[in-house]
Amino acid sequence: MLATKQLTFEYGPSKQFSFPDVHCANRESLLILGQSGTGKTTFLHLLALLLRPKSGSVVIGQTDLTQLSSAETAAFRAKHLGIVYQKPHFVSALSVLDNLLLANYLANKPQDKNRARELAAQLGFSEQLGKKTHQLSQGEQQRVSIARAVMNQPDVILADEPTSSLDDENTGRVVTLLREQSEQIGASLIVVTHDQRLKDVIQNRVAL
Ligand SMILES: Nc1ncnc2c1ncn2[C@@H]1O[C@H](COP(=O)(O)OP(=O)(O)OP(=O)(O)O)[C@@H](O)[C@H]1O
Repeated sequence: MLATKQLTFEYGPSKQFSFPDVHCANRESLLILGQSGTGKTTFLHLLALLLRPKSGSVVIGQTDLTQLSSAETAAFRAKHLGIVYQKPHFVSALSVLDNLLLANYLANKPQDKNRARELAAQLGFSEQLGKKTHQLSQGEQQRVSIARAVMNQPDVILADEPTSSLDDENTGRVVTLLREQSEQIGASLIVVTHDQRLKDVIQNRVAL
């Protein structure tokens, strides 16, 4: 479960944001829609406490993230949050498998090769596990990025414009995979996007 209350943020006096309260239960999906520049990425970064709000709270489960120290926030993020970025960021020197295992390492958990292989099979990239990530197509990289986000069975999955550069067919696929994964592990799924196509798939929505 993720809930925010009265979140505000500013990059400076002329760039201030006051965000609507959102609530997303376990196994539910929430779409955050907004045009370019309305603060979608800023909001997502506040939800992940990659940015600190000026005021307000971000509660995940029983924990108010705004009350944690920086070190506690980083540890909480690695264990309880899975983030899918618009453009996947991988460690290029590592194989696909090792990029997945890195999520375990960063969360201070034992490396779970079985889970990595299971996810690769479910998401259809088993053949690519030994390759470097730059050898994969964009769609394959997107699926690896979803797998990496759910490696630690997070409580919340945050996705930033996961479909903006995809055609209709792949958009449908990526959203279905995100929803399937969040349902399987009982996570809340929050997707931030300007992609109006997602309105058909995720009914709960908030506009920025
Ligand atoms: N580091 C920063 N310093 C100052 N202003 C910033 C910074 N990052 C973003 N902004 C501004 O804040 C506003 C919101 O940016 P943000 O990236 O959150 O929007 P967005 O809705 O995700 O946009 P897009 O859909 O184009 O990615 C923009 O006007 C942007 O120029």
